[in-house]
Amino acid sequence: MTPDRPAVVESAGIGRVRVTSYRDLRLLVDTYTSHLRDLGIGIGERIILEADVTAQSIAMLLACSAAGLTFIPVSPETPAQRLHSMISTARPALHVQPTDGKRDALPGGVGTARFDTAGITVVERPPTGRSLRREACVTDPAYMIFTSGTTGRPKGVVMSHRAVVSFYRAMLEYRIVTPRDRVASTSPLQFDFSLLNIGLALGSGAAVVPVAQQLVRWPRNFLRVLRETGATQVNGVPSIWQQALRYEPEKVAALDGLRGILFCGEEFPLPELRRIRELLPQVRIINCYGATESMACSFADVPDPLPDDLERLSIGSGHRGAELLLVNEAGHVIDEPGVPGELYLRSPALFSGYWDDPAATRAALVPDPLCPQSGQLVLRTGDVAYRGHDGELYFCGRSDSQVQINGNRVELGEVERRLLEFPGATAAAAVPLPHAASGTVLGGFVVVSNDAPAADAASLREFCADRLPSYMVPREIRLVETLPTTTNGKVDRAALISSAATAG
Ligand SMILES: Nc1ncnc2c1ncn2[C@@H]1O[C@H](COS(=O)(=O)NC(=O)C[C@H](N)c2cccc(Br)c2)[C@@H](O)[C@H]1O
Repeated sequence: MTPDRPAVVESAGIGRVRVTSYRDLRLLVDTYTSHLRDLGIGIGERIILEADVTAQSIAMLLACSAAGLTFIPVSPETPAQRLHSMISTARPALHVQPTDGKRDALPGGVGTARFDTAGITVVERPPTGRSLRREACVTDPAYMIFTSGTTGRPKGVVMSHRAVVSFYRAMLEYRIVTPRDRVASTSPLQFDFSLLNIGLALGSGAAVVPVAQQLVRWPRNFLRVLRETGATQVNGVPSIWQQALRYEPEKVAALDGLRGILFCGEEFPLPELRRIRELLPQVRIINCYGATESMACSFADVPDPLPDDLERLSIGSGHRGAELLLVNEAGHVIDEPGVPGELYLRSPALFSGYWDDPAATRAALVPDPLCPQSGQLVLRTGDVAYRGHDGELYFCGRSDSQVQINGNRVELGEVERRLLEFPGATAAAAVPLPHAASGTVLGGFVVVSNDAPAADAASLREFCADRLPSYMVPREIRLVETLPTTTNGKVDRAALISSAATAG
């Protein structure tokens, strides 16, 4: 791309955008890289990069890689206690935040610095130990992302430069964007989805359009920013569309510059996907599946038109150079269609391991079931899927989303799919609820569109009773305005469970 093409296009208030060209971005990367090198931080040391996605924070993460340092992206909203536990786990040499960053009172032993377009200003010098490393190497950790820790203590997912570049190369073969495109990125920097968007845009000579996550909740502003920045591609988790589709459908339909949507992180509620298809018939929609331990591992075009009887979306069969296997409980590979199994992933883009946690790493990176003798390790995803007659894979849910309700095994995704078939339902979540009398009961939370026919808990229960075995019919059903989301924008099931508990 020519150096004066836009690399980052940011909204700078109503009617104003700030453009950073490839040349300016390169200059900023070089400035930050030389400042990092002057700090004498040894190759392989960790840097906590606390920032939203901006031209400067993108330059900073590129500079960390250029200087052979491992960056750990965290959002400014990260609670102090979680940040401190990450610091005690990862022992970073430096914490950097923008000049106007709010973080203070960091634990001792960590250097602190601030950055802006002029460069990096040191506040507390980092401890300078002599690093015995003399060269950076592609197998070194490029970044570390801490999982949300829904299941236990947060784990540091370590991704090498080689894994990231392998993934980027595979993704770019899908020709998702061209140099004329502008890719809106709606995830926080701490979610690897934002790293996909940065790599997709900059790897294609296109521009990144960072969209602050809290902006997504105000559909008018969200859609205004998309229009004013000229976004042609919008990447985000499914929930970013919920409010816009509900309150501003005509403004969604007016996004006539939009050419593509890519989503990942969880299943897209089919009623909302159909709605997007109605409002934006010209848009290519890609379902991107993967776990942070592999960045992503497959891209599948959503069928156009969406068949009326479609029950699930394909997640493809693994991107070029990677392969998804289905393995049964006995550890044998399944190859007949229609039989669910656990997804295992063979890929050059697998993570190096969980930071300082060899046991968890051994549980995730296991011997290749088809040739354990070879030493090749594959990723156990913990996801359940089956292969269709078309050879593509269909996601069924996480293996830990099969819960026991009064001795019966319930796939929560199955209950959610039925709830979504209720006329006017646009989003749904099924969760196990602790119940004083009967241990665990099933709770259902449903969002219905404004113009839905009279929907209430009783009619929803009746609807489910006609379509599901009795043990799969939610005992408690609540109609809600919206579903709570986690910092990464996924449905926050823990919040639903605690809301039901407090509501009594
Ligand atoms: N497209 C789907 N349909 C359905 N279920 C999905 C999809 N993508 C995930 N998931 C679920 O999310 C789990 C993983 O969660 S995660 O570790 O937080 N990572 C993520 O969500 C995001 C993931 N790293 C990712 C995805 C795409 C690009 C990049 Br770059 C990164 C997977 O194991 C699945 O259970």
